[in-house]
Amino acid sequence: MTHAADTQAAPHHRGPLGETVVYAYLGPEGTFTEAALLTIPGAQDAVRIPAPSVNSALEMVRSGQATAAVVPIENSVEGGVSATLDALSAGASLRIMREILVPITFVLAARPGVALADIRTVSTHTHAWAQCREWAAGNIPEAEYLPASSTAAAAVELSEPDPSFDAAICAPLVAQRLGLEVLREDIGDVRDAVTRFVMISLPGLLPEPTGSDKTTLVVPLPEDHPGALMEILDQFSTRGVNLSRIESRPTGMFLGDYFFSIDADGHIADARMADALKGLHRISPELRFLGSYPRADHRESEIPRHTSDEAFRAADIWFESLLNGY
Ligand SMILES: O=C(O)C(=O)C[C@]1(C(=O)O)C=C[C@@H](O)C=C1
Repeated sequence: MTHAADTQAAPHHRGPLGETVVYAYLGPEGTFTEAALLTIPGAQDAVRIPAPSVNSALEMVRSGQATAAVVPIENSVEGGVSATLDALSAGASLRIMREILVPITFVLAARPGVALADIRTVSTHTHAWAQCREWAAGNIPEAEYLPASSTAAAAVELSEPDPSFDAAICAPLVAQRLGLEVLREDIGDVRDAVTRFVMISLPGLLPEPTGSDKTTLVVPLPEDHPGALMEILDQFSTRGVNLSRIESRPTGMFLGDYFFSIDADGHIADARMADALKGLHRISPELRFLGSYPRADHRESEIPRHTSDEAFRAADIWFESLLNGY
């Protein structure tokens, strides 16, 4: 197992100015988040610091202790990761620079000698539990669930003396690394489950548009009135911008006060997205831009002809000509 400190021996990955690159991630070692981080070019040679929570990983970026953080944001079965959506919507603004998709497979692990019939308590991350709930109801119906800060944190506690539960749901690799016994493999309720992770850094230069990009926004619901959500959605639909995720989250200020977390297809360098953002800003001035970055699946969205960059340019030129008396 690699410890953050072990990586000190390796030649550190350097940033564009020769600085050492430090990544924070939702730890401990062995989380799916670490697997996502290791797919980033250069991350194998960078300093990697496991953080106890999504919030603390992001705070390390805000305080300058880490160059970037990798955190889970969305799962194909369970949807948005609330801890991440909430942490990105408040505090000093951050930017998503990259997304990473990781296929997720879970195992049920126990200490050697423990059988399936002995399991009375099981621990894992809430998102992992939600993805294995049906399997657990059918196979360990008596088992009580105890939440953990990550799948790997549950596995680590199980491998230490006197754990407070009998089994952990975690990644196959971490069970193997810790010498736990895998009682059942592939226990996720949905095959081909995928979790989406994001790499976060301080605001700076945006990734270049690639033609297959995503823009993430936090849009506070402007004062509550009929059609408020429709007004927000209109800004996208009239400009031909497709949304790939929209979720409402409570702001925590008072009951009924919500913000929308939105992923839209395209880059703010695209005229239609720029125009949609300006329209949104008029409706919801506290709108927060979280970044434009390449899509991990490289899927290109269909752009209606009248919302292409050329169509916007032609409209601007025509309008200028009117002002100039033509
Ligand atoms: O606990 C981990 O291993 C994580 O990386 C967190 C997380 C999540 O929050 O979605 C990541 C992937 C799985 O979907 C379950 C848990």
